[in-house]
Amino acid sequence: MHPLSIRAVIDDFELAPIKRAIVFDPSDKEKGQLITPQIEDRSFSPYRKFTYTLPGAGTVTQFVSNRQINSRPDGPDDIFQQLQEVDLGLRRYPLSAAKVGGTLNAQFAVNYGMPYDFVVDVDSRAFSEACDPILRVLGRLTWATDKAVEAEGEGGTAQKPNELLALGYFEDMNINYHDDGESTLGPTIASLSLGSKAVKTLRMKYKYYYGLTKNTKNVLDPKADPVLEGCAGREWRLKLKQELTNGSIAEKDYKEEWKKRQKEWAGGRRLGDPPVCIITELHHGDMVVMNGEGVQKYYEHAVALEKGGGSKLRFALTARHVIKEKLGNKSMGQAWKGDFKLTPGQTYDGK
Ligand SMILES: O=C(O)CCC(=O)C(=O)O
Repeated sequence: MHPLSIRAVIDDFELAPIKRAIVFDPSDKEKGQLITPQIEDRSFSPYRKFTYTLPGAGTVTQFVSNRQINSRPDGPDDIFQQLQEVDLGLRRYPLSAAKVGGTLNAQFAVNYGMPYDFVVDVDSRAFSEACDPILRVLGRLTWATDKAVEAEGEGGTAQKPNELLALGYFEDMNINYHDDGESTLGPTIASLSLGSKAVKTLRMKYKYYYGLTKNTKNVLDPKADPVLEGCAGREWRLKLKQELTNGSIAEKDYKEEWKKRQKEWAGGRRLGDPPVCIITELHHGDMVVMNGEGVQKYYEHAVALEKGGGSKLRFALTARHVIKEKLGNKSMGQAWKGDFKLTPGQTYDGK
């Protein structure tokens, strides 16, 4: 198979922009739940940086790329081409929790470095077996991870990625709502998009949005309900929780009040999906960093390619920090796969 050039999968207009427009109008009342990012053009120039803050949970930072960055030697255009010229080992894996045995994951996947079991049990290859473009991607994502964490300004240093999952998407493929909140993972997750444009959306999980379990039958334990900004009935929930905490009502009153609210909301039936709070286009060369344990615990994200055959090929390369000490016995034997040392040419300086 001949590799597709970047020009074959994205049009001239997409190749050209220096500053991409934000994809929604924040004054649009219909989209009132959308979070407006903080936009910064200088600090990481030539990248444009979008930061979305999810109060009580963390941040989502997007480093928006452009033609100047993408066309540099060994940059995103070259990596896109080179990833198609080597045998990356991409294949579709059976979903571990599939209703019908043998159902395959939608995307093609390969994992490098520390083992990472998500909805599919993907084999891991050592970084020592990885080709140069994969290690250059790791270099770029290590840069993005560091910069996004530093920007939070709490003096924290990022847990460096030691795992990289490559996903290949063809026309119309998508990845449904999920989180990357496996207990073996550190709090920072960085992805690089290559090739066709995709749209990423993020929303609060049902149980935290409504304060109810998914079948709407049970009320969350108040200690496990953070009553996040943007959740349904927030003021009422905060007040009730406060009354419980300061002892002005008993637990049974708390439950009673919730029962009434459950009835009022939906007569005990499942409510609608929580509204999307972040929507953003992922273009060729863009990097997105989700930072904070709460982003995975309280929110879920999905990524979809354009429908209708417009999208020909997209790679999403995601790097995480797998905590060696938290791996089970089965995986421990493979932990050495996470060791790597990038050469100066594989290390990224943000240009
Ligand atoms: O396709 C993407 O950009 C992200 C993929 C993703 O959500 C994941 O690897 O968990």
